[in-house]
Amino acid sequence: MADVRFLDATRVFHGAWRPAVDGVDIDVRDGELLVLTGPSGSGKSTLLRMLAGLEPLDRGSVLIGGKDVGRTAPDKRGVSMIFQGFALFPHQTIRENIALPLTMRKSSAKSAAARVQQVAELCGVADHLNSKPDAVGYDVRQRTTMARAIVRRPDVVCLDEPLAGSGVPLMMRGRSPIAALQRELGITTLYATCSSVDAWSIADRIAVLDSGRVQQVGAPAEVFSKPATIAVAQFLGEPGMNLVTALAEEGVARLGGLAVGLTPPQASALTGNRLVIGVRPEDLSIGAESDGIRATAVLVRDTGRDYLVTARTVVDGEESDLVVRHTNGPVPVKGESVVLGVRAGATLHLFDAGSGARLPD
Ligand SMILES: Nc1ncnc2c1ncn2[C@@H]1O[C@H](COP(=O)(O)OP(=O)(O)OP(=O)(O)O)[C@@H](O)[C@H]1O
Repeated sequence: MADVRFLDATRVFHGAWRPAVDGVDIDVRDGELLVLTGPSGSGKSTLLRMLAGLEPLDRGSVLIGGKDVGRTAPDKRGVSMIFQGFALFPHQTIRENIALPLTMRKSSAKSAAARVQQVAELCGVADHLNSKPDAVGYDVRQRTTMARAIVRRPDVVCLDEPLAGSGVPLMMRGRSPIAALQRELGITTLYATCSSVDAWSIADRIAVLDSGRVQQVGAPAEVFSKPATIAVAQFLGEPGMNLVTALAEEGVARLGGLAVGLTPPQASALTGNRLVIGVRPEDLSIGAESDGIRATAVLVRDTGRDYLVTARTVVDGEESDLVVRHTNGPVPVKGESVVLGVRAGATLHLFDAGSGARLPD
């Protein structure tokens, strides 16, 4: 077991116009499940590969258990890396799949068999050792993935999009046994995923990357409730946060009929005269408030539990679409005029339009 530190970790691919991983500083605690998330191409896989020693660093360092591993060969780092999908070989049994990292290292057959049995029991797949992956459920396949990841007693496990292409329905991902097993085993784990739903449901903490840079690191609830940048606000949540650019004049920005007053620290943190106002779909309501945001319903989608209403409004002469999660009251029809209000107690998220950074609360 070990903690992991990235210090100014940077990787620039040959011919690239910007670093794939750009000055990343992240501390991963011993035994923690840290989910690296962010859009495709944000640098998650490259960062994991740098930790595993499969990709060099152009600047900065990576420490495992306090030791700089820059000059340590990949197989001596104590990092186990699981690539996209379950990456289980379909023609091999669960036993052979788990044993693979040992057979590749030419461990003795006897000690390998004993170790496979041990981790299979630990991971709850001992009853399936003679089955092929296709013959078992997704739960067993994920447990097998984890068993294979820990069979060589690594200090750190890296999982790169383990659920991608696995056919695991989105709604079942929160119950991923990978996360439950990780907690039981207490092994330091970095888990990369493009899915904010996966990140939200399994992480101890999440680190959001965008264009190779760390945008924010924190507990999922903390990052969701106080996104540090526009990129984080956009990325987390399903559907994502509504973001509308508005002009700040004399300490007030207007979102339709809604006046948003800026505190002095917020006003002085602005780098220009524009800010971005963020409001989550669940924080908007469709009502009759006269001082709300006048809009026209352009799309109404029945989710089965509620309605997602897309309403078009004009802010500072520009059209903006706002999505409202509508839970009760009459459902507007396409083309109907509506007035949107911000629910009592809801948070408006304010960002500087120039830098993308959150304004002080
Ligand atoms: N071997 C490589 N050579 C050149 N560019 C690369 C290489 N690997 C990755 N990149 C680029 O580096 C950037 C980061 O890619 P990376 O795969 O790390 O992102 P990611 O967040 O893991 O994306 P995804 O979720 O799609 O895998 C991208 O712009 C990608 O095109």
